[in-house]
Amino acid sequence: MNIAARNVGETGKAARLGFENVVHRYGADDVVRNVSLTANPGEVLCLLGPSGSGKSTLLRIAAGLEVPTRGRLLINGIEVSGPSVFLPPERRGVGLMFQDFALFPHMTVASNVAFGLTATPKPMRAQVVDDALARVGLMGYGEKYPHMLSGGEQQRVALARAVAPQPSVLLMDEPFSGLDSRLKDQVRAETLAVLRETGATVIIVTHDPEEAMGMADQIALLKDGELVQAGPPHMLFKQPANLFAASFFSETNVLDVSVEAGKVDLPFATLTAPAGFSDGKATAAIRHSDVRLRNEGRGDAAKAHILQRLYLGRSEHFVLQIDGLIQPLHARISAGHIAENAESVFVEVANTAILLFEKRP
Ligand SMILES: Nc1ncnc2c1ncn2[C@@H]1O[C@H](COP(=O)(O)OP(=O)(O)OP(=O)(O)O)[C@@H](O)[C@H]1O
Repeated sequence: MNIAARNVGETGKAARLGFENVVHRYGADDVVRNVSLTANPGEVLCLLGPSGSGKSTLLRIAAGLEVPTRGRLLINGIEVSGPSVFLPPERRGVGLMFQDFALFPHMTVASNVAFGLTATPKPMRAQVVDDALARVGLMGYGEKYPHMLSGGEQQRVALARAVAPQPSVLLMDEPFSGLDSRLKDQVRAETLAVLRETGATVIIVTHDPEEAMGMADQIALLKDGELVQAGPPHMLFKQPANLFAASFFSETNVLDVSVEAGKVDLPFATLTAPAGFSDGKATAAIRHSDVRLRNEGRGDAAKAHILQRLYLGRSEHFVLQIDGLIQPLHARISAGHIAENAESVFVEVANTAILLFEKRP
């Protein structure tokens, strides 16, 4: 098949995009290390990870702005980047949206949106632009210039421009990071609705775990260029592959524990280690928000001395000292449950909220 002759991603039809053993090197540094990952048709895949974990590099490889050092990129099963193939960005049927929106300041909103419509016959372009603007709630904004719009409106113009050509894959690099935090939630929800309506496969780069949780069908968690874990948000939250994944999504207590005869004794719980878990030193991870506090003790509750208590409006943060636990335990609970003058509390943690990891030598 002569793939250079046409787009591999068909206009208006969601594509499958696969990274296969992708390695990317800048100078002597491997910044993407053997990543294999698939974005399924119509799914929102979030590439999540701390700064420098290789998210943007993967997105740029998908876009065709970067050639991988090793491995292959497939769109609908067709190799578009690999040892002997490189299909330029314009032939991949992918759309791009960057964090700074990259609108042309000297062009009207309508001209900005029309910019990517080179494949649309000229007489149809005005209608496509109008439809795209209507879709993002900016009907009648066509003759304005970007500087006349708010940050949220500029983001919507950028979104309209990205979806207007009906890409089969839409690639978005930190699309909300330029927005005021008060605006973010609303713009995210609106964007997600537009993305669902277009039905395209979407890959979003973000370093914000909550953003990924709220938007993704699949999250790919990256660290130092490696894929740590990929799966639906609930899976990454409930069954994190390692301690990094466990603590990436929320503030977590990391406790040194020991496993003896397959059991771990904590002051507030006795755990059975999973099958195949070795005896010896291990790590227990407990999210701050999974620690329950009461004024009165009951059942397995352990008494704790309050070392520190911070009011945070709707919630309160406690730092607690518990007999039998070397490290202090942190708890985040909704405000108003613990007596104002309390010096001690009772701690409960459900066994299912305690994640156990073997210590790597
Ligand atoms: N053009 C380049 N030349 C050399 N090194 C680069 C280049 N682009 C990125 N890097 C390095 O590659 C690594 C991965 O960068 P990348 O931008 O992919 O990470 P990221 O996870 O998107 O980070 P951020 O969230 O900070 O954007 C970083 O260490 C970065 O410094």
